[in-house]
Amino acid sequence: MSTLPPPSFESKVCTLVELEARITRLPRPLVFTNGVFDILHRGHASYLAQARALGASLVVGVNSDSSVKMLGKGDDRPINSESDRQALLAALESVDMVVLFTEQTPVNIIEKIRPDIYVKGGDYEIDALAETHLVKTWGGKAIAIPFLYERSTTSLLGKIRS
Ligand SMILES: Nc1ncnc2c1ncn2[C@@H]1O[C@H](COP(=O)(O)OP(=O)(O)OP(=O)(O)O)[C@@H](O)[C@H]1O
Ligand SMILES: O=P(O)(O)O[C@@H]1O[C@H]([C@H](O)CO)[C@@H](O)[C@H](O)[C@@H]1O
Repeated sequence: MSTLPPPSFESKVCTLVELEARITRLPRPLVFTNGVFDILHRGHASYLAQARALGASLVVGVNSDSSVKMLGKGDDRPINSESDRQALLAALESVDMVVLFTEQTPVNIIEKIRPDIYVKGGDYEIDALAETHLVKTWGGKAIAIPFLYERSTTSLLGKIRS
């Protein structure tokens, strides 16, 4: 019986050190976004496709399991492990690279890769974010993408549990 190689999308998951080495090969404008992406849903898929369409490549920063605990989403969160959340995002056509972060915010990654565009969903006041102020220091832009579909991990969990 032959052993199949791992799916090629797994290679999109990298460390910050690897990302810094690969970043010059990603076409610009470079878009960066971040989040927990605990139970992936249609809202996420649409959001990431729209984010990618704002530039020529998209890097996604994913909260580590320990950093999710800092966000107050609940003691039982995340439901999916950091490794699974990264792999699912990497499997999306719109996503070029996936990198984990362990801090409360992704500002360290942003400082290292200096994206041209920072994106969050319409659930955020984009001008109030530290990430926005940071990208503007090198002439980058920050863009909030309005929700096309009202979906959330929290509401999906509510349905499952009720
Ligand atoms: N329905 C949606 N449509 C568009 N963008 C979304 C939607 N839900 C979340 N986003 C965006 O996706 C990113 C990750 O969001 P997040 O993981 O918080 O999703 P969520 O489903 O709202 O999760 P939770 O219910 O745990 O807060 C964020 O940048 C957020 O703005
Ligand atoms: O999935 P979420 O909860 O939308 O992602 C969070 O976004 C925060 C945002 O960038 C404001 O700083 C971030 O700080 C947090 O770590 C999550 O990624």
